[in-house]
Amino acid sequence: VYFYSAPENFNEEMLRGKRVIVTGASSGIGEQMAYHLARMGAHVLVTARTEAKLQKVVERCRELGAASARFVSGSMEDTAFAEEVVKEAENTWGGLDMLILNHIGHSYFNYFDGDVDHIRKLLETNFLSYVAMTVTALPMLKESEGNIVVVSSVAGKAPGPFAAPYSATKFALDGFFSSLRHEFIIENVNVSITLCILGYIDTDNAMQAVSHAIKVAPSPKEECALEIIRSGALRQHELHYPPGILGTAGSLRYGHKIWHKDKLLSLSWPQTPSS
Ligand SMILES: NC(=O)C1=CN([C@@H]2O[C@H](COP(=O)(O)OP(=O)(O)OC[C@H]3O[C@@H](n4cnc5c(N)ncnc54)[C@H](OP(=O)(O)O)[C@@H]3O)[C@@H](O)[C@H]2O)C=CC1
Ligand SMILES: C[C@H](CCC(=O)O)[C@H]1CC[C@H]2[C@@H]3C(=O)C[C@@H]4C[C@H](O)CC[C@]4(C)[C@H]3CC[C@]12C
Repeated sequence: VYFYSAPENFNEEMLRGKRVIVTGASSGIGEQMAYHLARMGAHVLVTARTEAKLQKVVERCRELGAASARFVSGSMEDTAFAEEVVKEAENTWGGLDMLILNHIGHSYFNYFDGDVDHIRKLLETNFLSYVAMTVTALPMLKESEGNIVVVSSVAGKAPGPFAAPYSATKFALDGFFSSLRHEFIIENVNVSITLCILGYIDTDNAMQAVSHAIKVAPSPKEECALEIIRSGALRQHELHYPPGILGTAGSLRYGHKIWHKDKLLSLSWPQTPSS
């Protein structure tokens, strides 16, 4: 039973004056989320490692009409930095309405190479920093009855080949945040948790990594970013974007078509009529 009422319809006014942190906002989907939020009149705090890119994002956010825009640069490999970003929001705004956890560390798209240290580092960046930011932000989010938005992937729901370390970190997010959501409901904590299950999106980094192997057209990052904000504001438990990306049995819609070294691999995902 949903103990609190979630709004039924999205209206961009919902974000006006809201205090929002967006991680991984120097490029890709995170950057687009910052621009949408700015246009909607939110206060935005963006973070990533590359200061020069963040500076530009902040300038564009101001042009688009953000209530305020600032950045903190650093690496989420270090959980102390993750906590510092939330403290910055507290010191600047005295509270927080929405925490959008979106960044990912670099990984590879290929057979698992046996590197355990890479998985440890990726877990620090893609998973533990999300937990650390949530823990630090929770008192403020309880106060504002705010939103936690966790950006994940179909690779965090339906594993395919060539993304074992990345997929592991995304499954960890589902396990942790979906469990935490149950606890919030039991304890009447009115903080929503939205897990975003994304298919292939046309960001520069993703296309560079997989366009040789995946021939389906990626979905647009601008629309994806808006859908993430919308589902967070509507306090939805999960977003699946593009719509229907996971079939009824949790299978991928078109992920079975993956090329490797000029060969089309035949994978064991259930086939769809269109395949
Ligand atoms: N694009 C896609 O096809 C899909 C994306 N997703 C998910 O969407 C989200 C965004 O993906 P996308 O926009 O493609 O990613 P990008 O690679 O475009 O952006 C990643 C962001 O994370 C930042 N980042 C990288 N390493 C670190 C680090 N160590 N510490 C802090 N920040 C870091 C990058 O900035 P900098 O280098 O400056 O630090 C950048 O701002 C991710 O959670 C991803 O898993 C899910 C499914 C598909
Ligand atoms: C193979 C998947 C396509 C299945 C579908 O039906 O859409 C891709 C969907 C999500 C992709 C991965 C992802 O989550 C982003 C990572 C980002 C990195 O920058 C590059 C590789 C990714 C592991 C990427 C690989 C393809 C997908 C799993």
